[in-house]
Amino acid sequence: MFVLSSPSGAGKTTMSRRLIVDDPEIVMSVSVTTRPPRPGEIDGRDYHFIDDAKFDELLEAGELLEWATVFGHRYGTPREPVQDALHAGRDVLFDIDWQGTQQLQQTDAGSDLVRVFILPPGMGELERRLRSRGTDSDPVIAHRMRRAATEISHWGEYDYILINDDPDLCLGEIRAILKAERLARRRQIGLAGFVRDMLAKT
Ligand SMILES: Nc1nc2c(ncn2[C@@H]2O[C@H](COP(=O)(O)OP(=O)(O)O)[C@@H](O)[C@H]2O)c(=O)[nH]1
Ligand SMILES: Nc1ncnc2c1ncn2[C@@H]1O[C@H](COP(=O)(O)OP(=O)(O)O)[C@@H](O)[C@H]1O
Repeated sequence: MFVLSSPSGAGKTTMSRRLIVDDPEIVMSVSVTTRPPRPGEIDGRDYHFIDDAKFDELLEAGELLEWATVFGHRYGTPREPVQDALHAGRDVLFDIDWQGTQQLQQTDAGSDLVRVFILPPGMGELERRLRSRGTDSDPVIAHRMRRAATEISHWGEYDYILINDDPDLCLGEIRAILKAERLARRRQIGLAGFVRDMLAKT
């Protein structure tokens, strides 16, 4: 389970999209949200856009692996697609906030979590990016900027911290983390058998 968190506008959606395009081993967890779609967002790709009643229903049925209220809307991770992907031996990428990351840490698979926090190069640049995205009104941008310091204050709960200045560099760093974590001894299932067989043939 590979988590990317950041203050709004630091670039985690951009990084996630680029990462999954050319890495078939990792699948994106598509969250449900009660937030209305932004221009250009596609239902089922960016989010599953649902209303409050449907969110309550999913919560009561225990179908969310984690959930949180962010910027006045509720967001949650559907449990089943994540479990299916993990059982199939695939990695799962989550674009979720610090509250969701803490909840994933407490699940059975918590020890398998890799947590990456993306910082912007500066607060002025963060606001410029939110404006350049062109998807949010001035009050929404102001709200996200007010919340940014709270989000950033949770950086110490993450395993890796990246500064997203040059996007290509940042993506390269994310790929490097993923590669190294995949090579970790505890994740190389079947390695003991491979070594035993190899030595038996000598
Ligand atoms: N806990 C949790 N947070 C989520 C989930 N989906 C998205 N978020 C977070 O909600 C925040 C707002 O997301 P969004 O409205 O897409 O705005 P953006 O961060 O500016 O792209 C971001 O910090 C996301 O990482 C989820 O399923 N669970
Ligand atoms: N390294 C970067 N340099 C300049 N602009 C960037 C960079 N990374 C992302 N952006 C732009 O900043 C805006 C916010 O990025 P986005 O991925 O939507 O952030 P988040 O998902 O963290 O809210 C987008 O317009 C995106 O194209």
